Amino acid sequence: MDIRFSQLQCSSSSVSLCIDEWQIGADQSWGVFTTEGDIGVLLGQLLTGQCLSKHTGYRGDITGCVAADVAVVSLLEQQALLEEILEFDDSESLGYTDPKTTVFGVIYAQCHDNALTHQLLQQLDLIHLSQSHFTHLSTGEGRRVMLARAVATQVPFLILDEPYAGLDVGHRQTLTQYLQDLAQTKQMLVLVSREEDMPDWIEHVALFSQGKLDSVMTKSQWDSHPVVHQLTAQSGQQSEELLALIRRHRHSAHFSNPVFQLHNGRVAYADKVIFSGVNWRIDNGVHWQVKGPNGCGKSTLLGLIFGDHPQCYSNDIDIFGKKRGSGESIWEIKQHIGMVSSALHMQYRVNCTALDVIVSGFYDSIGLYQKPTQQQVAIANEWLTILHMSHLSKMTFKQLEYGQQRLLLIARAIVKQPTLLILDEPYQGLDYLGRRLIKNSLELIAKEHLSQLLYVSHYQQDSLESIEHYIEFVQDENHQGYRAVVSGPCIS
Ligand SMILES: Nc1ncnc2c1ncn2[C@@H]1O[C@H](COP(=O)(O)OP(=O)(O)OP(=O)(O)O)[C@@H](O)[C@H]1O
Repeated sequence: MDIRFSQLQCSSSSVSLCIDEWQIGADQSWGVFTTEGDIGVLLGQLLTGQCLSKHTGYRGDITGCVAADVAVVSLLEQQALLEEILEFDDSESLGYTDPKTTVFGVIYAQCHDNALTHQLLQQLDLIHLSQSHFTHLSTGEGRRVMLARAVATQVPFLILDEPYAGLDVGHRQTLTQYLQDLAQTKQMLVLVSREEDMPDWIEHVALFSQGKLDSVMTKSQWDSHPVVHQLTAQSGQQSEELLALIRRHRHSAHFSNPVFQLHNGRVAYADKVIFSGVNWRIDNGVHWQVKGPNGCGKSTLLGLIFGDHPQCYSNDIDIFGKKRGSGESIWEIKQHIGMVSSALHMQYRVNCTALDVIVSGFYDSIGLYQKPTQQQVAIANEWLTILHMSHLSKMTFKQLEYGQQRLLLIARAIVKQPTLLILDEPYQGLDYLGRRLIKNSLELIAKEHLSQLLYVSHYQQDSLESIEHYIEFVQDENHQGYRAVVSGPCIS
């Protein structure tokens, strides 16, 4: 397709897109870097012809695009598919897995071709998961299925919005090679907000800022472009403002050691062992990073702490001075924990306003069901100001783009200054500036011990200086699952 945008202006309720002139030549694939603003969804809706129905429409021209020949892979699409399956699926209650909801079924539904489905399962390292229920997948596993599903449609043009988000190092490397091969037969727009995610094989780069096409360039021009250095400086000040807000409303409970302890932890589903023999003790003031490949059980382990994993009662756990299952209420535990994760993002399906999402952090609720105090509302409004989201305060959560939703959920987790702050891949869906802001802020929170961090990220670049303790899952030759290795100062 030879697509031309001319004098294009388009907006949804929360973001806008503006392109004076842009030509995506026939057979060209482009890298798209966005510094600020979530343009992937609008771009996808424009090119798949959904913009006229979902939004007020657009002004200007787009020529050369055949909407039916375009498929989109994005976090929002993944969330929509999960919701769709959860809504119509009775598998859990009927005690069997509906074939349409397995990894195989989800991909096969797009092509009705056994050979192609098997090929995609192979290429994207999904064979071992082919009979798994789509809603049970880990974040990285789900991302790979979404890509396989889009390729299975066999359309010639793909929009890949943050295709590397949630993938571990190994899968990011294989994906780069896979996309390079795919580019021989398909056109692609690969949208990234991390400079390191821009694939080397890309020849053309479009740079967007605040929804506007700023410039187009070759990949080698991009490699020496100063934008990333400029942005680094910009995000520093915002983080200081955020920290000042947190310091002003600081309050935290103190617990004696250990804050959390897991003895011989084990999680298994039917005959599939995820991990076993895990011993982990968290003492006051120590920040931890949880490491390991996609599917090793990082989120599962954090779910045992947070208390929303069904197997937390079959494990031997001490938390905040109580033995789990000793009659403590889940809310007693949760009031000391702030949580950000893809699972929580998925669960946050209520239609409350942006402001209420932040306030709901004071009550650990999904949605807001109590009348907040004036002080709580004032603090939440300060958060919105620092996040540059004040103008969106009355928008409902669902009206916002994925990255905006994610920023609110991060604010929701931090707002009550919890003892434990669990951040399970917190940056997913954030643009460059959003990610820098949150990372700088977490670094400062950790340094000043305003909360104790339990942190997961697959990117070396996301490492926080204040984290010196690691629990890493490694494959165990004796069991089928993983075991954990802990390391850090004073741990031998
Ligand atoms: N109900 C279930 N039945 C079977 N397997 C399950 C179920 N729930 C989760 N799993 C599997 O448990 C494994 C661990 O999932 P988890 O989300 O903890 O991984 P993770 O280490 O956080 O991965 P990622 O890096 O991709 O986020 C995955 O392979 C997932 O498919």
